[in-house]
Amino acid sequence: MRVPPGGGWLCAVIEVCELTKRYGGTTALDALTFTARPGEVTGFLGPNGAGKSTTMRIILGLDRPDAGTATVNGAAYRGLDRPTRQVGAVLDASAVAGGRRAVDHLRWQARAAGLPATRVDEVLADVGLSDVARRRVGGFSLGMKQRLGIAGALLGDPPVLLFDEPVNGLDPDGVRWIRDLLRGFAAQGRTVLLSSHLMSELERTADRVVIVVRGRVVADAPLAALGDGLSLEDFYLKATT
Ligand SMILES: Nc1ncnc2c1ncn2[C@@H]1O[C@H](COP(=O)(O)OP(=O)(O)OP(=O)(O)O)[C@@H](O)[C@H]1O
Repeated sequence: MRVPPGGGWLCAVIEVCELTKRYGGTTALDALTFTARPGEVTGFLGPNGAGKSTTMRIILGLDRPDAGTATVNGAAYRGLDRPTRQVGAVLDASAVAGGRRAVDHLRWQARAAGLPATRVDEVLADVGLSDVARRRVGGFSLGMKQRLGIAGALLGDPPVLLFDEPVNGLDPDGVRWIRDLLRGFAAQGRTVLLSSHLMSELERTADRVVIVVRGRVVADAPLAALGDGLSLEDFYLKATT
């Protein structure tokens, strides 16, 4: 993986401010506010339907808020200069065309984003897929698809990375691999936003946790400050009930 470009990553925050989103009569986000900072994995936690994926989609410019802002490095996604160099994401790693070879999938992604094809071999190596690069994605296991999704997110070597439930369905080796990778990203100074339902996994991976219920933040704290003997699960249940 590359060394961070001089200094710029220190400003690479995700700022979500008073974000509100309604779908018909459903309020998915209700003035949601939090910040994800560089050098940290921010765990994004909440019950089903709390608004986590909606928040990520809005940060990535895939959906529009009714009110409030979501910015990366101070700009909304649609206003970012060369956005794939600033933010990468894996929302649903299984949503990839199975007929393509892994290397072709990444070449297509790189071309669409105006990124050099030389990055493809680099990111394949970063995620440990070099040996299967010429295999068709349809034959990939879930863990391999997750790696391929991460490779795509890394093409632009962005300082900000978003992952929506990346370890769901993975075996213990895959879970540990993702954990080490995300910790490594944070150690490099990247900003990592990670949504997960898996409390014990978040406890091992995140530096701080933002808990959202019905589109509102009910807790936002460093894991180290949860309190004596309080597990993340205890903290979560206290915050959400
Ligand atoms: N495109 C949509 N159309 C209508 N309602 C939607 C849409 N997307 C999300 N919602 C609703 O918005 C709310 C928040 O959904 P969202 O998927 O963001 O929650 P989540 O926290 O990611 O849930 P999960 O943990 O189950 O993935 C839910 O009530 C959901 O039904």
